[in-house]
Amino acid sequence: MQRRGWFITFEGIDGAGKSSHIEVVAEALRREGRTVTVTREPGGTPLAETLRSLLLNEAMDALTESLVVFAGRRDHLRSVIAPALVRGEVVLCDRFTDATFAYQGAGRGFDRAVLAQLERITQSGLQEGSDAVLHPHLTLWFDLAPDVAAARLEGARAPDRFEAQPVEFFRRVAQGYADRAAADPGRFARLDADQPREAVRARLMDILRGHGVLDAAQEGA
Ligand SMILES: Nc1ncnc2c1ncn2[C@@H]1O[C@H](COP(=O)(O)OP(=O)(O)O)[C@@H](O)[C@H]1O
Ligand SMILES: Cc1cn([C@H]2C[C@H](O)[C@@H](COP(=O)(O)OP(=O)(O)O)O2)c(=O)[nH]c1=O
Repeated sequence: MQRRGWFITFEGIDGAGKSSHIEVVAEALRREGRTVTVTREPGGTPLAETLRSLLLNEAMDALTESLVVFAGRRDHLRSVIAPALVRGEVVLCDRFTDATFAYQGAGRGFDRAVLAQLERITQSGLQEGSDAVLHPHLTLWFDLAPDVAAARLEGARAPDRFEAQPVEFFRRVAQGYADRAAADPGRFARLDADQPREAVRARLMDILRGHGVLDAAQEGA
């Protein structure tokens, strides 16, 4: 895919604080005149949102989970993400394929080589005449100890099928994210999420300025 827009993903275990910051980033970009699409996975299209509610509520094995998330992802990429990037927009996506490696791969123990094949198939063939695999340009990784995340979520919202997992599951998921970050350090930017919201936000803005997503001249955005 020809690089015109920015594809930025937000990742981390449940309760790490990703969702709290996406709109803040979107607003900062809009103030600079960028057109921003805020979306999420699982979900982002009517079909993928239907698959999301199945994934979060129905018991299924790890292969079925993986196929469901990649099926939704394919629809999301074709209908929303790839067209927005071709228009030169910024796409902010709450979770993407790193979550599949972390949750289905590390958390549920599913074969990561199979996930890598599904990733390649699902994320290519998005532009006629090109077999390029589309990956996020930047991944903001909210890194938080699983016990701190669990304490934040306690009583905050009704847990879904994943949030109801024991803290050991989230230790594996957190390690899954650390492995993905180590394998692709140029794409991942780590944030220490065990900080007050304002400190996390300031670090987020620094990263975005450092990568040229936000205008470096606009301090205090
Ligand atoms: N820096 C922070 N310090 C303390 N609590 C936070 C912080 N960021 C978010 N929270 C709270 O933690 C909970 C999970 O945050 P959320 O943004 O929904 O996380 P995620 O999207 O990563 O699951 C929410 O109740 C939110 O208000
Ligand atoms: C994208 C993705 C999410 N998930 C899980 C992680 C989350 O527990 C759940 C929903 O993600 P999320 O939208 O972050 O949940 P919430 O809105 O409750 O914060 O789906 C996977 O297991 N695999 C995936 O590929």
